[in-house]
Amino acid sequence: MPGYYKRSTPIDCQLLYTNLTGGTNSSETKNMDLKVENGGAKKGERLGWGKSLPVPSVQEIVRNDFQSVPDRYIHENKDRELNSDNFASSLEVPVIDFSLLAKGEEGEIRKLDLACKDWGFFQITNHGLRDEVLHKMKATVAAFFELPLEEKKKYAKAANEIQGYGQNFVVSEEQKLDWSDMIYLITVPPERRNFKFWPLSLPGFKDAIEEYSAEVQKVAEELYANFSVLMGLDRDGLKRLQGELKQGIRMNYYPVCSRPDLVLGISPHSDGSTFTLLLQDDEVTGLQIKHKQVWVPVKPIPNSLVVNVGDAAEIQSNGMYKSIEHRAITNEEKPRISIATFVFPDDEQEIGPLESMIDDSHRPRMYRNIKYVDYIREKFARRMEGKAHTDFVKLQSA
Ligand SMILES: O=C(O)CCC(=O)C(=O)O
Ligand SMILES: [Fe+2]
Repeated sequence: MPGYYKRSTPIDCQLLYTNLTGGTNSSETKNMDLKVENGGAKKGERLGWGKSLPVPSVQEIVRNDFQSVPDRYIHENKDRELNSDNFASSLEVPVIDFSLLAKGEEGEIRKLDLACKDWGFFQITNHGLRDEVLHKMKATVAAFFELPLEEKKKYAKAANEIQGYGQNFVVSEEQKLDWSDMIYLITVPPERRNFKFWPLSLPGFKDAIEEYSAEVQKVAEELYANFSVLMGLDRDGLKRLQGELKQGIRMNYYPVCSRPDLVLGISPHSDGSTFTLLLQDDEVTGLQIKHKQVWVPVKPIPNSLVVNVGDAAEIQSNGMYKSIEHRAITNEEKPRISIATFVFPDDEQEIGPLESMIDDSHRPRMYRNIKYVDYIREKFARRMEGKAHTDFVKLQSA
């Protein structure tokens, strides 16, 4: 492909972290070795969810040379196909009025049920998060990514951690990389916050995250209560059976790209969460979801949140609700930021299809039970590859 893309400038100095030790195959990752010295788990400490190889900052690659698209970012044709035709582009994911849901309006609850069955994705309006909270959150995330690389590297992921600045799901040196940088932080329960990865010297960052995290958790809990009712339990049923929702926030930065047709902002995947609430850029469309085999763009509705069913809810609902594959694409004109809040069960919680969702003649059990931490470690031990990471919990009937 002469002339289209150049090899990047030397990137060793841009690696987001360097304290990598040990191998990266999935069995090793699952065993979570305790050998890692720098930033790793110490004896007796809670073990992590996984690890990921160090990668360069894409934002820095673009800062150095806008034209550069290194080979490692050029995805196979089949993975980046843009079969998002006019028809797909005209489709819209359902929109739910959250205030009606919170009032218990039957019609809106039915809409939620259908949205989770047919789409696995919907947007919510009137969610109660003040515009000011959303703006502060977006501004603080933008300010973080604008910091010099040297500063951001202070919050870099450790080798066997998934929290911090860098990238996750990179498990081999050969694997194609995505055109994005991210910082991931566990936010709920507060005692699981690891401030080592929080840019506390950035004015306003901690306040903005804490305020947003608390507000978005309220929305998540109301949705959880609704899911509970839809799955045949009372409003607190899921919480009683599966415990309180934990929370992590993944902030994604997608730099502009001179060849958006060659790269992916984030590879097709489904989320390992119970569900995810995404705050996306109001102006730049990037998220696409796989709906009936075509990629449908999720056009931003200003100040709304995009919600999707995660793998844990798909499993609990015995496949009734779908954790849909999605991806993000990039563009030449504008960088894009998205903020994904994942809510999920406790590590020690066993997840599996609820009794109320199993019906031997019509909907036999589709997934086996599994401890959540074992599920999520399997996800983090692999590259993002659609729904391949969910196969190991599927039963024959699935
Ligand atoms: O940026 C987006 O729209 C999608 C982000 C996403 O899917 C994720 O962080 O899991
Ligand atoms: Fe996602």
